[in-house]
Amino acid sequence: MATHQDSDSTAAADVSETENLTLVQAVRDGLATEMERDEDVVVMGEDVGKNGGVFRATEGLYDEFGENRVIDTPLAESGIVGTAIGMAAYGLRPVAEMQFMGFIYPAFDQIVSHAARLRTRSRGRYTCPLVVRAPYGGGIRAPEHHSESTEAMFVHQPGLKVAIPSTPADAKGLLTSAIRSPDPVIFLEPKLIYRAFREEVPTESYEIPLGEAAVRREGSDISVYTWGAMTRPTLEAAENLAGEIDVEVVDLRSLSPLDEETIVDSFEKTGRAAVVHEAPKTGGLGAEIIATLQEEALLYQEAPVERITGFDTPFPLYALEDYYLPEAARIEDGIRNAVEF
Ligand SMILES: Cc1ncc(C[n+]2csc(CCOP(=O)(O)OP(=O)(O)O)c2C)c(N)n1
Repeated sequence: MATHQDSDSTAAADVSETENLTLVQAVRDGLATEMERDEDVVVMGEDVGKNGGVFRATEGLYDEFGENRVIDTPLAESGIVGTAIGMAAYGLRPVAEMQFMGFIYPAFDQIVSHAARLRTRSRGRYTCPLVVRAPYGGGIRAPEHHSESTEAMFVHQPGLKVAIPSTPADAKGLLTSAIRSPDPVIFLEPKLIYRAFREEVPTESYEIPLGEAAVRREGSDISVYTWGAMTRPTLEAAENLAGEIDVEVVDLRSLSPLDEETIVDSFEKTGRAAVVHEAPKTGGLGAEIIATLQEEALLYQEAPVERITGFDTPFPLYALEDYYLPEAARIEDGIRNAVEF
């Protein structure tokens, strides 16, 4: 039986070739690059094969790698992840697609009760190098459970890693790290920005390590922590406030493990903070970030930390979606509150 070693971290040092890709194209590129490099990587899910996936994230992979490595499954998320866990334990590196994060719940038991615990349950004899990919978040006028952001549920489960890219280049690099991780990773793709913009993405294979946040904009007055699709309106708010308030924007990229060092370093510089997330406020990851600041940097704090979030309601239908999701104006108000305290 194959056992998994820790991932080799062969990040490409001098990358010269790039391609101008959207985020979803970068996900596809990340899958293809790893499948070429490692024949243990297999992709599975509803309509990922012949059809190329509901968002086209696996387009062409079936023709390139064949039906044994790009597997169309029944509509049964628990079965998809349960099968993938077995495949991972026995030496493969499955990447399972959930069509929408709202359909991950039938697989929640498999993820939490089995994937997350395999290493500790077997005292390290088995690991579970599984990636579960899911498009998530609002903003595309999708119905009900197609739009929510329940990342905090997975962050709360020890044994899982959770990554969320906000740019095409990050999507490829984080996905590569996720596939090479010896432990399960929930990889959440903000579908609002699947095709919102393009970026030069290295054609070679490269890793962006899980657990490293990115400071997207430097500033000295306030630290704003965000991730995924909220990174763009947060940067927009920061630009709108420039000249009045000097805003630092930290894109977490990895929600578990959290890059506490970057989070705290930024706060020690600014003394004020806001968190922006799509998910409801109560029990959201913003609360964890604030707790971290209290524990690690209380004496630097000059004002209450603002939470600019979705509301504590089920995700609304189309007409109210724009009110539910934080946008630049609401983020600016929150930042002002924290700075004017
Ligand atoms: C639990 C769950 N997972 C995924 C989906 C997304 N989904 C909506 S329709 C569909 C395809 C259904 O195909 P089929 O059962 O063959 O019915 P058809 O619509 O083709 O008649 C999928 C996967 C869903 N609605 N519910």
